[in-house]
Amino acid sequence: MEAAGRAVLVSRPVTFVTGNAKKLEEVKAILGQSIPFQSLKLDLPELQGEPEEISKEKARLAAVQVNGPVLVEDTCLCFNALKGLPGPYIKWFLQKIGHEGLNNLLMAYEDKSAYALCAFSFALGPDVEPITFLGKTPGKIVPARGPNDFGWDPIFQPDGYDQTYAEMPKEEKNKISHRYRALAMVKSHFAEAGYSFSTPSKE
Ligand SMILES: O=c1[nH]cnc2c1ncn2[C@@H]1O[C@H](COP(=O)(O)OP(=O)(O)O)[C@@H](O)[C@H]1O
Ligand SMILES: [Mg+2]
Repeated sequence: MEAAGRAVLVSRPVTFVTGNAKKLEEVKAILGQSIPFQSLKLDLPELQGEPEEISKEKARLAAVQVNGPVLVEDTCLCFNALKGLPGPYIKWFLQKIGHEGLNNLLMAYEDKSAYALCAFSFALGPDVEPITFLGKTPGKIVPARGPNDFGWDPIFQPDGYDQTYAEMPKEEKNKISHRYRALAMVKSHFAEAGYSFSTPSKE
């Protein structure tokens, strides 16, 4: 990591808060060794509202619980015909109505375009204001294709591809995904801030 400007000593690895094994797998693959982190499942309340505010508030709560540096992540799937909904509520929509129901929501509209949005927020500790990084990948909603092992991957086809996220090789998804794009900004932030960690990650 190159340190431009003042180096900030961080007393321990960043705690990435998630209970979602698939997210963790992707974050590990994308970050590699670039940021020392460990993962922790915490049940935090999620506010309603705009993705950036939901994410920041989650980071504040997590930093208090962990009492140290935290990274939190939230994912939205936004349909343009529905002015960005289901957005942050995609988890509940997916759970209740599934891939078919999500396709049906767009039946009344010609516009099937959508975007995947990933919000990461990083807080150095409980008394530090979180910083948010947003990554967005445009695409469209299609009838499910491909393995059904991660959320709405089978119904999201990114622009410029014939395959859905689910049909793409993992390495390919991780080069263009909403999560990759947000993490690229997290990585640059870490490089620019020149954080230095006093303990190595056990990962
Ligand atoms: O990259 C992705 N592809 C497909 N589904 C995803 C992706 N990222 C998150 N999801 C799903 O979208 C929803 C997002 O909700 P949230 O970000 O709160 O997830 P979590 O609470 O499981 O961590 C969840 O159902 C999650 O499984
Ligand atoms: Mg969540």
